[in-house]
Amino acid sequence: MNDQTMTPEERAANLKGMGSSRKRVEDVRFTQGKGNYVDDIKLDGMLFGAFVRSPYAHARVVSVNKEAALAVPGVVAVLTAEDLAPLGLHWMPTLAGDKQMVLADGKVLFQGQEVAYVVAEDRYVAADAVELVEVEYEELPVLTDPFEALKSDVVLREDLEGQTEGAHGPRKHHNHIFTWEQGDKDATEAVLAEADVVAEEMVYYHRTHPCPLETCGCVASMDKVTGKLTLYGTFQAPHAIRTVVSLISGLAEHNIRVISPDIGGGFGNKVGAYAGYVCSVVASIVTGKPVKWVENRMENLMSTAFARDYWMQGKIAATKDGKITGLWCHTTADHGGFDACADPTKFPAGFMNICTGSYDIPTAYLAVDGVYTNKAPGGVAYRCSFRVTEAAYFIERMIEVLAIKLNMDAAELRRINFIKADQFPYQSALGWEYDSGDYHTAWDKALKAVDYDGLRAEQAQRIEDFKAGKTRKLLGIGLTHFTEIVGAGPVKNCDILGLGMFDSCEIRIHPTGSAIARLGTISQGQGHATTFAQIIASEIGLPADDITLEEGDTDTAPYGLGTYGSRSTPVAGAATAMAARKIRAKAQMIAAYLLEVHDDDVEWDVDRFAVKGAPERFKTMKEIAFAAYNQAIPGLEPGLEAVSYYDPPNMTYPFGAYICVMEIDVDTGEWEVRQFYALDDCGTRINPMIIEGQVHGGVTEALAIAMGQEIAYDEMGNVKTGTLMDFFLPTAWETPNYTTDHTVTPSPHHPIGAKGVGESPNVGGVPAFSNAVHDAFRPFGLVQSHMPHDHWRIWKIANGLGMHG
Ligand code: PCD
Ligand SMILES: [Cu+]
Repeated sequence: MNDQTMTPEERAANLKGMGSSRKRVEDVRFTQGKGNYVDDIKLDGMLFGAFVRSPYAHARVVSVNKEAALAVPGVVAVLTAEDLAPLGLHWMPTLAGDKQMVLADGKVLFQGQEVAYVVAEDRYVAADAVELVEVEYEELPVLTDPFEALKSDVVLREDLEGQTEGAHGPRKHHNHIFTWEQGDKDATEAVLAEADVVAEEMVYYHRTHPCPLETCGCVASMDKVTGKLTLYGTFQAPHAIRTVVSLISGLAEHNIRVISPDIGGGFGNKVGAYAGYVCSVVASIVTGKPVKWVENRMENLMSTAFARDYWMQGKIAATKDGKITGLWCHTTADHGGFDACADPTKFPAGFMNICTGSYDIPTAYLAVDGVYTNKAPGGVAYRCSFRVTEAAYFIERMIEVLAIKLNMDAAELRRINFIKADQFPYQSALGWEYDSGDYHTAWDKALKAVDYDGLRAEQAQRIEDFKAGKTRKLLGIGLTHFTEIVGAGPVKNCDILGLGMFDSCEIRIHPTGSAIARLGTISQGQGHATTFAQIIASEIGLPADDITLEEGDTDTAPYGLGTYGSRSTPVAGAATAMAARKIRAKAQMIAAYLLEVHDDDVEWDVDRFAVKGAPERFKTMKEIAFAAYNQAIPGLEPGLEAVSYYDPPNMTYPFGAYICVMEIDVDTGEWEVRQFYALDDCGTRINPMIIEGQVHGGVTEALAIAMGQEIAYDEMGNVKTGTLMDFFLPTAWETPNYTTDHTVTPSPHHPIGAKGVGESPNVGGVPAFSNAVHDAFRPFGLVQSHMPHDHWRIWKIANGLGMHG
């Protein structure tokens, strides 16, 4: 068959464009061990850097003695804060408007904090020398509880002493960072005072960590001859890193080239800047040699960005029939020793104000207090946009708690409070405009798919049997309907360090009709090389297989804010479609010229422009591409390329309905997920297979978080979960089977109607698992208990309810 005889549908299928489950093109490399990660980069004369870290969570650093370390053959340098101070690099700005020590300056504030940086000829020598650096500490009282920290006389941040204004307004106490308020406090309190029913609960979302398979690292290479610094690293935002490095080092931005090579998972962990980057750059400038720094697993878990640690006190008000009238939330946010949260500047608690969820709640109020403690800094998304999983967990727990209070079925309570399809665009009480949604359709589809009524009947029977002594296993049905907010973001209200959160795509069509596209984002496993080529294929009619995609090199890619917060599809995906449309507009003029008709007399048909009313007269995109390079077309420049910088008018609001069916053994606390159903609506679907993979990965991380994963500290501030022996990372053994499903409610403002999906499964998954545990014990009186629901904690619930005899 050729172009003449194929139907439009056949021609479209050939393109492998949007909607096609095209196989991931990047996997050919990865499955053959041909990936190129930071640790694969080996440069001539490369040195290695390693950190001396504090064993104490809070201590004064009395002295650092480098002598023994420097005497080890192969050790090139040992850097301390004193060495960095003359360069002004012993502290660095954080993404949240705070500053953070690069190397301990007088004291340490968390276990694992960087104290000195050893540079040596190889990694082993560096590790040996780390052991020989003698640091004298004087222990200080440790604060690991944010509520205690707000009452304590102990001043954690002596550098801020007496400073009553922070980056986000007044500070109430020397360990207080900010208060962030949204919504109407007085109106909400009035609604609570008059309500038929008010449910109140403390919902804790524990501290955890993204723990990507590849830890964080970089290679800094300063070429003293050209004056050019090349910085390879595991960066989720390479351009932002380039700008930050330029601003803090004083090197001109055009002399810095940042390259994110292949990344082995990011999950938010690789958004911010770490001491290792600064020290490696300094060491390379000082020694004139490339310097590599790669964390080990313990360092990654102990010192790089944590996630969550939100104590959310909630009150939810409703009428007797279950119509929600108001929501109140006060959150105490444990930020650790420095405020290094990765959120857009104006949102110190991220998009936590999406906590009214999928429900039409007329009145609401949210306040968040950020607090310093002796824990590692961070506060990254870990697969949930900015504090969206916290918000979704909060509201989905509050709904369950309210259902208990009303003695109502939790599925029905949700249904009567959903925002209705005809209410979109919907203005929420806490300030967001939800772009589109159809929650009732998704919910009914989900309940039907799992036979919800049948499950409840089975559960009722199980309770009978349990009471009759016939079984020791309970059945829990965990429900969740979540609304995400992704795609930061409109430049008017979203920036990071003053950089507006637009994104970009540049497409260059080659004469023979193939192309290269470059984006300001960076894949960490999401499959951008596969999916973004699909958008271009559908927009301009060239096969996806003929389109190369490149990200992560700031010397070639257009400026963009990177990949996190599921923003690539909503923002860079939109830029991709817009750039492609610019190309198509020029192609239309070329086609009209070639076909000797007016521009308006040709129309687009899958992969070609055809003369209106005469479809047999056409020019394919391939022909047009060639013409762009070999014909002198009056009034048109040669070539065929375009760039788009896209500032989205709004965020996108993906949503979903998740249901988890869990069996729980009351005697051992063991759990087993019998069924997990995930319905996602991410608007127009680019690649259904990749979406399914994203959902599998995200729900597995949700399972980890809800059922065991935790960064736990003892009272001394020691990290108790610094290895994968203690930090739960699910394997194929623990991971259940998932059933995925979807509805499609396109985003009205996105050029192709797509919303993000990468984070949704974590946002929806965590409450689904947790609600399943709670639901199993609901008939026996459980209202609220804290995650992670490991076997021990579940056993304790059963024990506390008197179920052990
Ligand atoms: N509608 C639609 C949407 C989407 N998609 C697809 O899917 C994916 C995803 O997307 P999104 O949602 O847009 O996202 P992004 O931006 O791209 O990414 C990001 C995300 O992503 C996720 N996923 C993943 N995967 C992998 N493999 N790895 C990784 O690392 C990761 N990470 C995670 C996270 S965490 Mo953050 O950072 O926390 O904030 S955020 C995040 C891509 O490929 C795309 O294209 C499709 O197809 N369709
Ligand atoms: Cu988050």
